[in-house]
Amino acid sequence: MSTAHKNLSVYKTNGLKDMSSKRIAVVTAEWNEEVTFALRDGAIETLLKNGVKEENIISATVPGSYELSYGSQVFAQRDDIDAVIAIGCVIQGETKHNDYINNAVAQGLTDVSLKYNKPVVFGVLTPNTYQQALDRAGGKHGNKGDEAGITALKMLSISDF
Ligand SMILES: Nc1c(NC[C@H](O)[C@H](O)[C@H](O)CO)[nH]c(=O)[nH]c1=O
Ligand SMILES: CC(=O)[C@@H](O)COP(=O)(O)O
Repeated sequence: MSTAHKNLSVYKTNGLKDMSSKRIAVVTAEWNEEVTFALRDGAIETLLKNGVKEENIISATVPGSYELSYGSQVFAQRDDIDAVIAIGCVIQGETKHNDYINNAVAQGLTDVSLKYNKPVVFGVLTPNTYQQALDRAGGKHGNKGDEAGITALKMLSISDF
């Protein structure tokens, strides 16, 4: 189902465990910051709404989405971090650069998650246009950051991570 037929900010919370002790890092790319900071804010708001304490949310930035893999690893390797949310927006340009970034960050985040055995959420938009990005950062399709936030909590609820 494409995002056009699903609001990214509508989610179910049944089955969520107590999140009051969970510590979550949110790593945000600065490229397209009007979009990524809106995604970040949506993710953090969703964490707070669902029981994560403000003092247990660690927020950091990296220059671009390509750096999200390393930026996420910096936190994933820490014993006091239970999950990482990676936030970015890679907009298609004239060349294939966006494809290389998207592929690298998708694989990189997966590698970090499996290496450190904890959720690392792919909260990266890969739109064709800036408008598509805005539509998914609090626009008509909701906020991808909300989806990333609840995804982290659902992953922490499926077993005793
Ligand atoms: N064009 C976009 C980039 N490009 C920058 C890369 O992510 C990276 O920082 C650079 O290649 C140096 O390693 N990043 C985005 O997040 N979004 C873009 O649209
Ligand atoms: C995804 C990007 O890095 C993008 O801004 C590059 O644009 P272009 O492919 O036109 O150089």
